[in-house]
Amino acid sequence: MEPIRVLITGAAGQIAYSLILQVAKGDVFGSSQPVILHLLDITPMMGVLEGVVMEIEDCALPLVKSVVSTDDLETAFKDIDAAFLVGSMPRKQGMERKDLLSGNVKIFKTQGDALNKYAKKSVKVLIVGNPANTNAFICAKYAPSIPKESITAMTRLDHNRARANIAKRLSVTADKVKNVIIWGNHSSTQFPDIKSAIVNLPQGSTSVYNAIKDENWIKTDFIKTIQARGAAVINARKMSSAMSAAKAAADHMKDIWCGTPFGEYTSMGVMSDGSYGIPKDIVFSFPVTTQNKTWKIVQNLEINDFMRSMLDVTTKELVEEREEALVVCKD
Ligand SMILES: NC(=O)C1=CN([C@@H]2O[C@H](COP(=O)(O)OP(=O)(O)OC[C@H]3O[C@@H](n4cnc5c(N)ncnc54)[C@H](O)[C@@H]3O)[C@@H](O)[C@H]2O)C=CC1
Ligand SMILES: O=C([O-])CC(=O)C(=O)O
Repeated sequence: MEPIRVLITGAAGQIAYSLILQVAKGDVFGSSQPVILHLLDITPMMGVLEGVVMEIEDCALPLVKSVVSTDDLETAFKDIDAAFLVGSMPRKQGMERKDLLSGNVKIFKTQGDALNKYAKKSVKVLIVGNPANTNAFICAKYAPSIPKESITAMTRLDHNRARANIAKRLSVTADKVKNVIIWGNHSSTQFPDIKSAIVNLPQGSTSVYNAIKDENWIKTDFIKTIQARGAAVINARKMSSAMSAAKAAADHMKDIWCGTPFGEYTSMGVMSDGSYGIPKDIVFSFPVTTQNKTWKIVQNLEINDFMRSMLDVTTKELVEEREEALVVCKD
C-alpha cells in the first residue's frame, strides 16, 4: 500500500507526544496503512524534536516509512494527506480558552495559507489548538483552495468526557453509551446534550434520560462538569489535558478516515450550513456521521426551549470570537 503523508504540528509538545504513537501504530489510518510522518515545530524546539524522532525510530514500528522533522512550513505541508494542527500555546490556570485567541489565531492564518499552497487538495485537517473552533474558521478562510468541509475542529474530547461521565454514573464502560452530543464551542459555553443518548445496560438498551431519571442533575451538574472539565484537569495537573486530547484527536481523525459505526454519531466542529438555525460561517460543533471521508450533520433532532437557550449562548460567543479573530488577522 502507498504511504500517506500525515502532518502533526506542535510535534515537540505534550499532545503530540501521545498522538504520534497512535498514528504511527496504525490506530488512526488503519493497521496496514504505511505513513510518512511530517513533524513541525518552531526553531527553538528542534533539539527536543530530534529526541522525539529518536524515540519514534526506537519504537521500531513497521508502518513508519520515514519521518520529516522540520521548522519549515513548505517542507511540513508539502503533499500532505492529513493534518493534525496542534501547535499553539495552551492555557494556564485561571484562563478561558478564548484568552489564547490573539496569540494563537495568527498561527492558523499562516498555516491556512501553507495548506492552500502546499497540501494535497484532498487533505483532511483537524484543528486541535485553542480556541479550536475559531482557529478552524480562520484556517479555512486562508485556505480557499481546500474545501471548507475538509477542515474540522476538535470537540471530541468533550464528547468522550460526556460519554465517560454518564458511563460512570450508570456503572457501565464508556463504549456502552452512544450518541451524546456536544453543541457549539469548545469552551465553557458548550452544550453537552444527552437527550438522544442511548445506553446498553445488562437488562437491555434504553435512553440515558430514562436510565438516569434525574433531570435536574442532567441540566445542572452534568453540564457544568463537562463544560469545566478542561479547567479541572489544569487545576490538578498544572498543565492542560494531553493524553485524553491525543486520544480524542485520534478518534476524530479515525472517524473521518474510516467512517462512524452504523447507527452512531459523534461530535465535530464543522462550518455551519445553517442547520438547527445556527448562523452560517461559524465553526460549530454538531452531531455528525461520517462516510467516505465526509461528514453529514444529523438532522431532525427535536430542539426544546431549554436546548435553544443553550445553543444561543454558545452561538453568541462564537460570533464574537469570529469578529475578534478577523480583526487580529487583519493586522
Ligand atoms: N481542542 C481540544 O479539545 C484541546 C486543545 N488543546 C490545545 O492544544 C494546543 C497544544 O497543547 P499542548 O500540546 O498541551 O501544548 P504544548 O505547549 O505542550 O505544545 C505545543 C507545541 O506547539 C509548538 N508550537 C507553537 N507555535 C507553533 C507554530 N507556529 N508552529 C508549530 N508548532 C508550534 C510549541 O513549540 C510546542 O512544542 C493548545 O492550544 C491547547 O490549548 C489541548 C487540549 C484539548
Ligand atoms: O482546557 C484546556 O485548555 C485544554 C482543552 O482544551 C481541554 O482540556 O479541553
